[in-house]
Amino acid sequence: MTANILDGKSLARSIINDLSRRVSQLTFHKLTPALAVILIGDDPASALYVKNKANACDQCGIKNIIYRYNNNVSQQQIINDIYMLNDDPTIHGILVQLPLPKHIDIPHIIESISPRKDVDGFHPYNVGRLAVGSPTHLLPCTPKGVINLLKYNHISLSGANVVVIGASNIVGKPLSNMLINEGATVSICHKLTTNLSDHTRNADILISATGHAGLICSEMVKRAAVVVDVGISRNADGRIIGDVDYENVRKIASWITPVPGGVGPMTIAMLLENTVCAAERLLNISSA
Ligand SMILES: Nc1nc(=O)c2c([nH]1)NC[C@@H]1CN(c3ccc(C(=O)N[C@@H](CCC(=O)O)C(=O)O)cc3)C=[N+]21
Repeated sequence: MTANILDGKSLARSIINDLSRRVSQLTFHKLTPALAVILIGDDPASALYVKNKANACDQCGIKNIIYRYNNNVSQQQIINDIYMLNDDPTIHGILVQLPLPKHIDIPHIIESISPRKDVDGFHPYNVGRLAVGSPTHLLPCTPKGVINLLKYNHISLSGANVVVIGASNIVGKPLSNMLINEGATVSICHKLTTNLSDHTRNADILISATGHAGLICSEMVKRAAVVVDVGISRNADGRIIGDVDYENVRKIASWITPVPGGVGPMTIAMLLENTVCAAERLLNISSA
């Protein structure tokens, strides 16, 4: 038996295709959805991600503007510029590419973004809406991408035992809340978890988001489990690899995400969807 592939790349392509239609509808109403991306410093990985996001925006007609800053830019400068973007009616989404230089306080920056334009879903207002289960327009992109990828492939979440490894604000915590809202039984493991396999071997759905290459080997996976790999590391020749020992785990699992081509492309598709939703809200034609 080999696992079926959770093909994020092709699902992301079809989502972006559908978004093109919603963007045309908006431009018909003289409203071009626009995403502002703030990129600080010269981290090559960040520059590459930002370029990929810009290309995806171009594919479906979303306007994107990249604001570049030196590594030593002051926190106040960034916050002032975010306030300007908050007040700019032609901008619908604001994304501050993470990570940030050490002298900049991430929570402070995130809280200066208008919750209506917070297309990453990181603002405490949007985090809180998710936590209390209120309808939220702007959910964090990677967790939203994971849920969509599972649902599209008819993997049932209600009553499932889901183990999430990684408790970050970007992936693990919001994803756990979304899974709870879908009726899953959720265990959250992290750096201090003892006997990780005791948890993972019970998982119907195992989701790893640590950035620790090769963390998940086949002995840690229950037969016929669904395995979702959110990890990103680079191997010696610079190619990206996930947390999961793919070649061995695919012999055990029923479904598995490849890296690349799994969760990564879904993250970008969800960012575009959030930007379109933020723009649609101004017209009251939201279909999401
Ligand atoms: N404010 C903020 N929001 C983010 O959403 C955010 C961020 N900062 N900082 C960095 C992480 C990382 N991230 C990825 C997006 C797409 C791929 C992606 O498309 N990956 C491709 C491969 C790309 C490659 O080959 O390098 C794939 O998995 O198939 C990966 C990683 C968004 N992030």
